[in-house]
Amino acid sequence: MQLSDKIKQTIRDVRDYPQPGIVFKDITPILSDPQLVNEMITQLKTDLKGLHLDAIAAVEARGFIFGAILAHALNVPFIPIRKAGKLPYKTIQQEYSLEYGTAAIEMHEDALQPGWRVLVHDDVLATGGTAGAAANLVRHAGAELVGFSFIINLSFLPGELNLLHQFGVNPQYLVTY
Ligand SMILES: O=P(O)(O)OC[C@H]1O[C@H](OP(=O)(O)OP(=O)(O)O)[C@H](O)[C@@H]1O
Ligand SMILES: Nc1ncnc2[nH]cnc12
Repeated sequence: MQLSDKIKQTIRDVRDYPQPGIVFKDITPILSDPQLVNEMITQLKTDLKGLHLDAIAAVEARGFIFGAILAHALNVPFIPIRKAGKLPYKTIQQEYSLEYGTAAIEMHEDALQPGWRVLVHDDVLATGGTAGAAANLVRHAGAELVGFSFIINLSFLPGELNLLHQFGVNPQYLVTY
């Protein structure tokens, strides 16, 4: 069976969470399957090989899971981007809207070195609001945004087009709905 089919078989749809009308893609069953996680990391490493990354920035909370495993696997720094108020040192901040609300995220002001080639990783690409805000933080820090990677793309929402238009970078993902 293809990896994308295995992933889709394992993801659980939760209707009307966190709001009526949203079909929530729950990745926790994937995390209970270490063999599948291994295969996904192997695939992501292959997909990202040509980017010559200096760091991976990922968004709290679900983006941390594969973002951290991937950064470790590629032997590059992991840069946490957190919801506002959670990081202890001086931060830069970006507000954004997502499929079900608005929020603000932050990154430590010294987390990235100017000129670093940085990938933004998250679990789900929906409207692209979260990943776009993370990409803005990367650019404000003087680093180069060279890619977006996701586990899931929700293609009935405009996230992929939004990111391509705003940043000139084609998002990569393992499965699409
Ligand atoms: O493309 P968008 O419309 O921005 O939506 C995608 C974002 O929504 C979810 O995060 P959420 O804010 O629910 O946080 P969590 O990871 O802490 O659950 C998901 O993990 C992405 O970060
Ligand atoms: N439908 C969805 N499922 C899981 N995470 C999401 N983030 C934004 N939309 C989502």
